[in-house]
Amino acid sequence: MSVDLAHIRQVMAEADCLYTEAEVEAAIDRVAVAINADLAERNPIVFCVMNGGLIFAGKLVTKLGFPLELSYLHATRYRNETQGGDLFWKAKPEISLIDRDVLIIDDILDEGHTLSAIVDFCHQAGARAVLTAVLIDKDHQRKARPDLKADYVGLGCSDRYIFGYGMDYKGYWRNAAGIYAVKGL
Ligand SMILES: O=P(O)(O)OC[C@H]1O[C@H](OP(=O)(O)OP(=O)(O)O)[C@H](O)[C@@H]1O
Ligand SMILES: Nc1nc2[nH]cnc2c(=O)[nH]1
Repeated sequence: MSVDLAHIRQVMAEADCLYTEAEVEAAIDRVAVAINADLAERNPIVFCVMNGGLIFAGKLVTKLGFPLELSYLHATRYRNETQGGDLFWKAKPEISLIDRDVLIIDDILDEGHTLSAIVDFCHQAGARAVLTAVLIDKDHQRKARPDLKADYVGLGCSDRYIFGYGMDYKGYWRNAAGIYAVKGL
C-alpha cells in the first residue's frame, strides 16, 4: 500500500498539541522519581513494549539510577490503524521471569487490552511482581477492566487519537517531539 505523505504532513500541520516537549519531559522526570523510590533495591527486568514504548522507555531508563536489566517485547493490536483489533505477539520475552520483579514500559494505556495481556503473560511466566509505566493514560469508559490503571502514569488525555513521543499516526510521527491529537479523531 502506498503512503500518502502529503496526508501524513497535513495531519501534523492540523493536529492539536496536547503536550509540548517540555511538558512531556517534565512528566518523564516525575515518573522516574517515583520508580527510583520504589524499585531501586529490586533488581527488576525492564521491558520496553515495541514500537510505541521506545521513546518513553529510552528516556526513562536513563533517569533510573539503580541496577536493572533492559529488554523488549513486541505485542501489537493496532498495527498502524487507528482502531484496535486482536493482540498479536511479534516477540515474547526470552529472558526468564521466574521470581523476578518486572517493569513494563509502554507509551499509552488506551483500552488496556495490550497491557493486561502483557501483565498476564509475565505472571504466567513466573514473575514475582509486575509493575507498569505508561507515558499517557486515555480517559474514557472503555477500559478492558473498570479498575485498570498503570502503576506509573506520566500524563492523561481525553478520548482522541494521539501521536508523538513514540505513538504513531498510520506508522508516522512517532518522532514528533510533543503529544498531538489528530484533527477530527
Ligand atoms: O490500551 P490498548 O487499547 O490496548 O492500546 C495501547 C497499545 O496500542 C499501541 O500499540 P500498537 O498496537 O498500536 O502497536 P505499536 O506500539 O507498534 O504502535 C500502544 O503502543 C499500546 O501498546
Ligand atoms: N498512536 C496511538 N496509538 C494508540 N494505541 C491505542 N490508542 C492509541 C492512540 O491514541 N494513539
